[in-house]
Parts: sequence; C-alpha cells; structure tokens
Amino acid sequence: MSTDKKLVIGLFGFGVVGEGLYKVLQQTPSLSAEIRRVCIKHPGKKRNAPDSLFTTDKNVLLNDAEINVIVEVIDDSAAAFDIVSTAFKNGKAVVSASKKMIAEHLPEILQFQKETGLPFLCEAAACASIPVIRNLEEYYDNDLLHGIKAIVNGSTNFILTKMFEEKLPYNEALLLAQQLGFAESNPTLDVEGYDSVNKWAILLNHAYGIVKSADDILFTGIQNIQAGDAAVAKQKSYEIKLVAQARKLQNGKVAAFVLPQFVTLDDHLSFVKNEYNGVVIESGFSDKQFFYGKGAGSFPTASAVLSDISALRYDYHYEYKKLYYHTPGELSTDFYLKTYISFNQLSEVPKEDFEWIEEWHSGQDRSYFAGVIHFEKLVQNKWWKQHGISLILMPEPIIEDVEIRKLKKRSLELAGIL
Ligand SMILES: NC(=O)C1=CN([C@@H]2O[C@H](COP(=O)(O)OP(=O)(O)OC[C@H]3O[C@@H](n4cnc5c(N)ncnc54)[C@H](OP(=O)(O)O)[C@@H]3O)[C@@H](O)[C@H]2O)C=CC1
Ligand SMILES: N[C@@H](CC=O)C(=O)O
Repeated sequence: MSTDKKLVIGLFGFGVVGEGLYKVLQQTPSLSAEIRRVCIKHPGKKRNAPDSLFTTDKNVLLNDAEINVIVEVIDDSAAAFDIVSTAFKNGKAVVSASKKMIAEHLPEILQFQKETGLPFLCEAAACASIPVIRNLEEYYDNDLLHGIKAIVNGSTNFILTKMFEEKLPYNEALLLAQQLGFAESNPTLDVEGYDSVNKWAILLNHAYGIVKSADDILFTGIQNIQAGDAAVAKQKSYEIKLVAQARKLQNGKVAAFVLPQFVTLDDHLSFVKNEYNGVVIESGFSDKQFFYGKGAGSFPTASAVLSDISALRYDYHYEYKKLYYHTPGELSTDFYLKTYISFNQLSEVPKEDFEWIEEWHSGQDRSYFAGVIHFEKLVQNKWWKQHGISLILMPEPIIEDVEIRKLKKRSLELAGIL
C-alpha cells in the first residue's frame, strides 16, 4: 500500500471500540479511509449509523475484493481468530484490538505475517492510547532494554483508585468501569489479571522477541486484595497497583510476571490513576522513560486503531526485530521476589518456602508478613492464588543475589544490628 492508495475498511464489531472508530474516522476526513461494511453479531440492536452499513455475514466483508483492510474489534476471541486467519488468506491487511485472541494465537499470527508479507497492527491491544508497541518495535531495537514495568489494565486501576481513594465499594467501582466501556464483556478477565497477562504476552514479544502464551507467565489480579492491605499500604506510604513487569537478569534471561505491587509515592506508576495506564522503560544510557495515557475507553482505544490504519498508508508493518534479527529473549524462573503476604490463617501459607521473613504482624482477624521467596516456588504451588490470601510485591521486588543478601543479613544479626 502507498500513501495515495485509498483504504477500504471492513469493520468487525460496533461496540465501544468499533463505534468509537466510526466516529473518529468521520472526524478525520484527511485520512483517505472509508468504512465499506460493518459486521456485527446481533442485528436487532439500535446503531448510530446507517442500516445499510451493517451485516451479520462475515463473508460479505472478507470476500469483498475492494476491501483491503480488515479492522477486527470484537469481543469473541475464537471468532476473531477465524476472521483474522481468513483476512490473511484473502490478502487483506489486518488491524486488531483483541489482545486475548492475539495472546492466544501469537505463533500463528507471526506465521501468517511471514507467509503473506501482510501487515498485522495491534497498537490498541496493549495500553490502548499509549503507542507502546511501536516504540518497543522501532526505538528500542537493541539489547539495551533493561526492564519495563507497567500498568496495562485500565479497569483494575480504575477500581483500585475508586475503592481506595474515593472509598467506593468494589461492586460499584466495577459497575462504573463497565458502564464507561473500560471493562471486558467478561470483567473477570480484567479483575483476575487475564487481560493484563494477555497484554504482557504481546508486549514481551515486541520488547524481547519472546513468544510465550499467558499460561507461561505468572500472574494474578486484584481479586484477593483486602481493605486491610490498603491500610498497610497507606501506613507505609505506598499505593497498590497491578503491575506487569519484565527485567533482564544477570544471566541474560528475562524475569516476567503480572502481580499486585506496593509502589512508593515517588514511583511514576503511583501517578497513574483511574483508567489511565503507564509504562516505565529502563534502558541503557537513557535511564528511565515514562509513557502515560488512557488505557481503556472508546475514543482513546479508537485513536490507536486509527493510528494503525493511518500507518498502513505507508506500508508500515512490524519487523519483530528482537525475534528475527537478534537472539530472542528467554524467560527465567531463577530469581527471588520480595513479597507481602496477608492471610486469615497461617496454616494456609507455606512459610517454610520463604528464604527469610523480614516483618511480621499478627492481627485478630488478619495477619501479614513480608518475606523473600524463590519465584519457582510460586510457579509450582499456587497457594497464593487462594481466596483469602493476598500476595502483593514489595517495591523493587526482584532479588538475584540472594546468597550475598543472606550473608549480609546474618552478619548484621551477629553484630546485634538486626
Ligand atoms: N473497551 C476498551 O476500552 C478496549 C477494548 N479492547 C478490545 O477490543 C475488542 C472490542 O471491545 P469492545 O468494543 O469494548 O466490546 P463491546 O462488547 O463493546 O463490542 C463488541 C462488538 O463485537 C461484536 N461481535 C461479537 N462477536 C462477533 C462476531 N462473531 N462477529 C461480528 N461481530 C461480533 C458485537 O456485536 P453486537 O454489537 O451485535 O453485539 C459488538 O459490536 C475486545 O477484544 C476488547 O478486548 C481493546 C482495548 C480497549
Ligand atoms: N478491559 C481493558 C480494556 C482495554 O484494553 C482494560 O480495562 O484495560
């Protein structure tokens, strides 16, 4: 495709994102792009667009030779993959926002692009309005990416903000996130961390060339966080955020996970409130860089889809440089995490799994401790996902040199300092 070529779009989905794109395109006449047809699921719904635009027959779009771009923004990952596969087979460029579908089918989507040479752009699928994928692709195309940590889910960040800063009950905060179009059709995907880990699988690919599914990445959501945890956070001047992170270890491999975390008030992520997302990138020589923007909602998401459509005019496609031109990154489980664990009964927590415990607080109803545990122990045994147990990472949670720290701690103890 070249800059003067007209983009003729077949749009799948006319919900929060699809309708947002329709409106945004109407306000962007300079982008020579026309939505030819829209495929939806339920024909009876009232639409804010001419009836003649809509169909429930996917083939009307996929077999239309004049449609050269398929924009897929539906909430059914199996149907989305079927649409995307056929679009590639029929020679069409694809723009998608469906992170669940992309994370579930990363190898196949990479293969389609390799075989057909057709672009597949998905900026809206991770952090919505923040252009993080293109930055990871284009700017950080070297070995110097030391780490990334990010808030990648708008709904959970919105819920945490409303609950702990505005004292709204959980159910009301979630309902509001749904009404504002932030939450997934199945909000469990947001609350229990599935959406974040799907986005993280996509970003790990663009950041480090890692091709892994969500099943290979340790994660949880905000479902077990208790009011007591927020009180502890406040007492220690921390905020609780659901943080996705990746860090290059000394062994060259990458530590990656999505877990709730205490963040200090001077951490960039503590400024990220409501449905906003934030990404802190640490790279050699430039130190920290911070990207911030709306991570959910109709227009913010549509703006990223629009930017992808616009990029197709210049034949833009991801090169996956870290995967194809560098040695792709490998995930590691050989590191330790500094954790805070709160629980009702100590018998629910295998405290013998911890290298050491730094702080202990016993309450009448609930108790907590802070301790260091090997990551592999969390991978092997999921006690920390059980209802009633809350695992929250401490600030700067990754420890690689645990033996040195143990020795240091022991010598302080012997000197009577600890
Ligand atoms: N909302 C957000 O802030 C963001 C959403 N996303 C992703 O974008 C996608 C869409 O989200 P969103 O707009 O919020 O979802 P909505 O639930 O608002 O809309 C979903 C749309 O998909 C249509 N649809 C479902 N199944 C099919 C199918 N088999 N064929 C054709 N159309 C179908 C529905 O049709 P009908 O109208 O007839 O029911 C509806 O129009 C999801 O994958 C989501 O994860 C990504 C970033 C942000
Ligand atoms: N449900 C998602 C929507 C955007 O990706 C979120 O809350 O972040």
